[in-house]
Amino acid sequence: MNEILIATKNQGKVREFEDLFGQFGYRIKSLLDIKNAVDVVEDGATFQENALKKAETIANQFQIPTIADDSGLIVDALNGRPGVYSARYAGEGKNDLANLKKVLEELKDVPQIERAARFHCSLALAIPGKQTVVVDGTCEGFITKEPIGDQGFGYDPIMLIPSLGKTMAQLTKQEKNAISHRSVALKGLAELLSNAVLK
Ligand SMILES: O=c1nc[nH]c2c1ncn2[C@H]1C[C@H](O)[C@@H](COP(=O)(O)OP(=O)(O)OP(=O)(O)O)O1
Ligand SMILES: [Mg+2]
Repeated sequence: MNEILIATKNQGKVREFEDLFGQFGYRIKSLLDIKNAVDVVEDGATFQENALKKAETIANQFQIPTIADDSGLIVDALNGRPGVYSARYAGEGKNDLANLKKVLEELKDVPQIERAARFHCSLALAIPGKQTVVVDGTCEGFITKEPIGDQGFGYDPIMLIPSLGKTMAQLTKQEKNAISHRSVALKGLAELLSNAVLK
């Protein structure tokens, strides 16, 4: 089976990608396996810019096809925050629990009907010598009053999926992969991933 490099250090993303890429016939490697990757500063104004920068920097360094994921939570009542700052919303320490608590605190007086939110994922596929491709996926929900569930990662415990009556953190990996922003975005790369260039 062919290998593809995912330019991420996020274990939660890697776990999901392992399943998602299995469907396409790839084994994946991440920056958790390769230790000497350059540190990419995520200073873009959009998810797309950050995904592009991460993918191209790492593809350039290792000269292999690379996918990067830049993602986050967009809350309507917070004017789109945390957005591109999702990973460091409560500070540079990247603490998932502190981040979601900050969102709950900011929404404490906001009624359920006004707590609409979405996860966004931009994926960039960079192949050395070729034009980088960027795709997007989203997943709609509502922010709960309290964290519920212990699966997944990040903001999953406060993201209610209305059609399922569960938070993202109450879903199995397979259930999450069936609806997530990440899987929706990856479908946008499906044709390229089936292409002989990568196989
Ligand atoms: O499915 C998800 N379920 C819950 N939370 C999620 C999800 N997807 C992204 N998120 C949150 C986690 C983090 O707060 C931010 C991503 O930030 P982002 O910079 O893309 O990832 P990261 O720094 O953790 O890893 P890396 O940049 O090495 O890929 O959005
Ligand atoms: Mg990051």
